[in-house]
Amino acid sequence: MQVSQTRIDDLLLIEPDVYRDERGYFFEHYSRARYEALGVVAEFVQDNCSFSRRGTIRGLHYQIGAGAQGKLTSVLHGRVLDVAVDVRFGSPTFGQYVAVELSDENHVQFWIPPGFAHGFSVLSETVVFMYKCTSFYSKEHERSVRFDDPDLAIDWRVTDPIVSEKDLAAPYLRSVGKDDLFS
Ligand SMILES: Cc1cn([C@H]2C[C@H](O)[C@@H](COP(=O)(O)OP(=O)(O)O[C@H]3O[C@@H](C)C(=O)[C@@H](O)[C@H]3O)O2)c(=O)[nH]c1=O
Repeated sequence: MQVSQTRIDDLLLIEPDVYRDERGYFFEHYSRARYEALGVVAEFVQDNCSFSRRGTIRGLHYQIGAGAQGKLTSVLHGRVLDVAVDVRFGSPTFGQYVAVELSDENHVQFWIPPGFAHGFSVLSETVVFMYKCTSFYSKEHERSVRFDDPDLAIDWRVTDPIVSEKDLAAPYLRSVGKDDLFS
């Protein structure tokens, strides 16, 4: 099992040990002691699963205040570009992002602590995306940033994306007030 840093210190990539044989493969998707030893110290209270079609973009989403969420993201089937954007007010890397490919071939997981907006694009025909969260879903605390914010300039690697009406109504990061950022 390996953990690697990304260009933003707090964002970690985790590669579980995968045991393959003639039947297929096995790996521990999460094990508290192992993950804590790697630096993912978190109490997960909710697991989410979504299914999406090729070209879908979900995000960018985060929760503020008492609803702040860390997320341990993964792909059970298919391939995505998973993106975390620093929305911590005053952070030296505010507005910067890390993008990583997660798939059912590399089994990589992405640890995104509170303070980052999260989204992903679907690079395969379909995707089953699964993530653990450190806080419950709270509509009241939920905030979003436009996936195609020109200041972020994220290359999602999809054309004509499928995006929810809610996500199309999201603001650009530059117009989000301090109270709606993570602090
Ligand atoms: C996120 C969430 C949504 N819902 C409901 C609200 C709504 O009716 C329906 C679909 O919600 P959304 O359109 O917000 O789903 P989605 O766009 O997939 O939202 C998710 O996007 C990714 C990128 C994240 O990082 C997640 O935290 C979450 O915000 O599911 C819950 O009941 N619990 C949850 O935890």
